[in-house]
Amino acid sequence: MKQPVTLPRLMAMKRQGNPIAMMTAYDYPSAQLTEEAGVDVILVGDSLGNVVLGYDTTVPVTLEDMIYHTKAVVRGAPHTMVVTDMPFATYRLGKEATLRNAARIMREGGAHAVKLEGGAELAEEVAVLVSAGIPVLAHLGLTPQSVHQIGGYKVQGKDAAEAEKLLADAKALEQAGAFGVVLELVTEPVAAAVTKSLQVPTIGIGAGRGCDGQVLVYHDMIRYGSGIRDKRMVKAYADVGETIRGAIAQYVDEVKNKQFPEARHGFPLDEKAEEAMSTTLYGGGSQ
Ligand SMILES: Nc1nc(=O)c2c([nH]1)NC[C@@H]1CN(c3ccc(C(=O)N[C@@H](CCC(=O)O)C(=O)O)cc3)CN21
Ligand SMILES: CC(C)C(=O)C(=O)O
Ligand SMILES: [Mg+2]
Repeated sequence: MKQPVTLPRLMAMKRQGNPIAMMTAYDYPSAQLTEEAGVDVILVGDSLGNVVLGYDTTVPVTLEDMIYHTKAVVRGAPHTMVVTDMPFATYRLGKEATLRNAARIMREGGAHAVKLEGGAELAEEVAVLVSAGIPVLAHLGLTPQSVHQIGGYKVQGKDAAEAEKLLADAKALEQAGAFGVVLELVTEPVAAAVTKSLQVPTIGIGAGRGCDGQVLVYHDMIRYGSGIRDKRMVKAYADVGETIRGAIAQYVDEVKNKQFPEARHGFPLDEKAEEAMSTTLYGGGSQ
């Protein structure tokens, strides 16, 4: 049976130039299909707030939401490394609270690691988690939990000052013990420079070709949902939204036209049994 990738294996993949393929998944079937397709690492992203729960941002997502979805993903992908996002404000209330919250994601959810959004200011939080045996994936560049502060989903690393800060943050997080860094919406040359400066792998989303791995949101890459807007950073490999809508429309049509169900979808009685209960069924059998 396939074994989940380990942290040393992810480091080796970087050294050997083997790209890491990561995907989000949020429930049992998405996790099953993701594992079967051969993804290296599954992220239970707080993007579930957008794509599963219908919020505008990831800010309303709770620790309970993340644990609930992580449990389903772990059941669906028992042989894949599962990383779960710590949601908004659950790692900013002091080291004790951070550890308690991350421990719940691991113990109750069954995740193998957690991810948190932020730079050098999180170094102590990261170190506390790592010393407790909780692997931490960092997340730099566009950090959607801060969207109200940033003022939109904007590309990061566009000038020398931003590039210096990204490099310094990435270094500090690696130093603190993070096993990798997600780079979101970072200009390609800056993401490549960060990747070169680290020993741990970078996982890009909208961060160009120079990262050690890539991550995409499940619903984006298969267009699962209504009116999934094609973002520049996304490649849609399928349009399952169209497939699902078409299938359901045909079902509705066939129910209305009495084409579904057919005899073969029901459960007949054998002749003897039907005869024996003819009174019950047909009110006496004859008029
Ligand atoms: N469905 C979905 N996919 C995601 O990748 C995702 C979420 N939701 N929710 C949480 C965050 C938010 N993310 C986002 C949201 C918007 C853009 C966006 O509008 N990108 C523009 C480029 C913006 C620019 O040019 O400055 C694009 O067209 O890609 C990118 C990432 C990534 N995450
Ligand atoms: C976009 C990825 C990196 C993420 O954080 C999420 O899906 O929540
Ligand atoms: Mg996230």
